[in-house]
Amino acid sequence: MTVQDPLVRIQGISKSFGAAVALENLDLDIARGEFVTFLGPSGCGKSTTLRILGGFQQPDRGRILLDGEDVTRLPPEKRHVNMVFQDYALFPHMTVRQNIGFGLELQGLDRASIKRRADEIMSFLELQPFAERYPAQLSGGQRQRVALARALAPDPALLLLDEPLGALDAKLRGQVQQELKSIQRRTSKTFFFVTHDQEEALTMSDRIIVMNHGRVEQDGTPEELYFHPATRFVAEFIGETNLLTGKVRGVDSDAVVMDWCGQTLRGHAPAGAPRTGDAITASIRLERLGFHAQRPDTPNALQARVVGKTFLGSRMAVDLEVAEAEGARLKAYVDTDVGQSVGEAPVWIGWDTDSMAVLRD
Ligand SMILES: Nc1ncnc2c1ncn2[C@@H]1O[C@H](COP(=O)(O)OP(=O)(O)OP(=O)(O)O)[C@@H](O)[C@H]1O
Repeated sequence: MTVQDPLVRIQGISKSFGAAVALENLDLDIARGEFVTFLGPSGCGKSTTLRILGGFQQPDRGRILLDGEDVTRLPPEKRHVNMVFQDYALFPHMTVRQNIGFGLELQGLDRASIKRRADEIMSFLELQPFAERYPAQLSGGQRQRVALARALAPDPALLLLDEPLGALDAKLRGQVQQELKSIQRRTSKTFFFVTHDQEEALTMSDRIIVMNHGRVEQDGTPEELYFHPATRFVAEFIGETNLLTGKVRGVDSDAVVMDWCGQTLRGHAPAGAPRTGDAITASIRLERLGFHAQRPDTPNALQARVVGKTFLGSRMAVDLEVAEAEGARLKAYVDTDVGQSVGEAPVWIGWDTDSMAVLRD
């Protein structure tokens, strides 16, 4: 992704630990004020990138530019960067106010300035009622907010967040996600967030970088990654999907025409479109399959029988067997009333070209 006037430039960063390659030639620009999420499975290199950005680890090769300055060899305290850890790392023997003031003291600020800045940030994050409490006297969500306040107090250019919501239960997590996103918007700070939770990444980010084995698998907005995954890895890692394996029949200006189990389908073409005869895989999200009583006026339409239904509350998961195509199965999410109304008789399924992403693999 091209970024104008980036705050952070990661250039050709590689890092190995013995035989284990953590990062391989990583290039990435991050814009000012962007909420960027590094997403990927365990061991893909997320934390290594974060530690290199923070100055806690040195890369084997490459450099990091922050606001145009090469900071690769600078220690953490000399960078305009701060970090929020998963376990918050709050000092248990210090009050909320003292925890927040700690970084400011290290910066050498005088007492009056520390008090002013701590009050300002506590008021901003609605922490004043807890100012004199100790971490043990706070809920998980409140502790998280104190950790964030402490990291934001010295006004860093870049904030690194290492799975900061990992310790929260599911309900609180959703709430804190919204809160964190809103704080990021209001401060216009650049957030570099690391998670292995795809839902969290989709909810919060302006941009997601999907990592796999130390390399960037895809870089884009949440919508781009969800609806137009570039690879099978991204299609499967983010959300649920149907993967259709077939052959290219032809390529025109806006679509790849493919054969799947004797059906002709049209999908969104990836960069560097495949050639006629190539074996390919396409991804279609479950909720993008529409049900119709008659043949729909869509580029992709086929008849199918419902062979299974699962009630999920507001929607149903429906298993489909495509008529006249043995072994061709699809799964769809439909509104519960639609799911309940379909019976034994074949139904028409339709979707448009843009909903089906032809993958690069
Ligand atoms: N200090 C270290 N010593 C040896 N190997 C390491 C070290 N740190 C990371 N690695 C290895 O480098 C690779 C990337 O690790 P990293 O911690 O960056 O992954 P991650 O994506 O953050 O994973 P997780 O989600 O589990 O934290 C892994 O194979 C890991 O085992």
